[in-house]
Amino acid sequence: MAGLGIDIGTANTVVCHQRRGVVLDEPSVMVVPASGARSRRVRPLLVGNDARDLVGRCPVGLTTMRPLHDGVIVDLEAARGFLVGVMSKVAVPGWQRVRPRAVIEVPAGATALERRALLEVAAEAGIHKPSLIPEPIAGAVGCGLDPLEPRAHMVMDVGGGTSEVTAFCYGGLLAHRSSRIAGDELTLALHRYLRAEHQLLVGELSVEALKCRVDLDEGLSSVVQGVDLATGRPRLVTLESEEVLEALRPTVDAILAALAGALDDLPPQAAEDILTDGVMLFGGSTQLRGFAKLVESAFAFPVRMSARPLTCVAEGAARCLSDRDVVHAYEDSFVDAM
Ligand SMILES: Nc1ncnc2c1ncn2[C@@H]1O[C@H](COP(=O)(O)OP(=O)(O)OP(=O)(O)O)[C@@H](O)[C@H]1O
Repeated sequence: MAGLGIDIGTANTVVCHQRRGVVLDEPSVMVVPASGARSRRVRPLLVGNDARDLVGRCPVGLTTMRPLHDGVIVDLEAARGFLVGVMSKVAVPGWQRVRPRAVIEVPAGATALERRALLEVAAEAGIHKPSLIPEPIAGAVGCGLDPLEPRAHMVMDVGGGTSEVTAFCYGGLLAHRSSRIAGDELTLALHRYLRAEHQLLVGELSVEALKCRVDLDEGLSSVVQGVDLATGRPRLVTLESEEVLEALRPTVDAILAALAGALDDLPPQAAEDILTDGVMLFGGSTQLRGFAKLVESAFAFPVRMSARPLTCVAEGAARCLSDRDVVHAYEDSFVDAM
């Protein structure tokens, strides 16, 4: 029976069916009764897209919850409730009785405890014999790289909660740097800038939408609506491109520091492979306009952008269901084993 590749991210969850392709790509958020948020059994009322619509506008008695923080499970019960909700969304008639197999990605820097927590949650959510794969390896497979060949590759995954830079070769990790500075921090930087420099308070969803419009490179200005901090009335502000760079550059530089660190950790022969082949970018935040160009100019090696930066991890995990060699080679390749 065909199985699933699952990418439970801080910002988005993607499920890829081995034969049908991506069957779910929705925000990692759920709505629960406020009284039930701390109870022993978390039963979400809404999961994914439906829940996202209520972010920042939840009525009294309800609250939104994110099951993951910085790419890892912090609340086992919340994560179990969320995964049960996700599995019921992707279930097709007949599946209720058949427990699907799955390969689930987990950050390469996740601890043994965090990995065990994810396996427990997956089994409780009805997944049969779940196996784990480091997220960068799943992403690499989804981008068409071969993590078993005797040549070094480097990938950079900038998601919502974490940025990870990983080099690997012949079934093992060569270098890994991870930072908790990623897309959420970029959103926060814009939010703080608008508040401090324009005295404008902007909602969470609106700042995120603004981040997806701005450009670090082109001289484009963007208009944003918010609430004036002094008068409490709605106001429009035009954000000039220099301001976008001023607001985002320190956060982008902190993300790039992980790439510089991983390059420093490489043995010389592997570094040569990377300088020739460059780095593959994926993860939603690498879609920030002008980001790839900044990486290229900072490091002067080729930068390739995944064709599907948001779904390649789940697609790679699904592909690994039929290529167990990759799963076996990397199942113990986590940073705590390096
Ligand atoms: N066009 C865009 N421009 C800038 N940022 C974007 C764009 N599209 C999505 N993002 C950002 O990408 C992030 C989500 O990316 P992704 O789905 O890869 O993260 P994730 O896998 O859930 O997180 P993590 O890997 O940290 O657990 C969010 O912060 C979102 O704002």
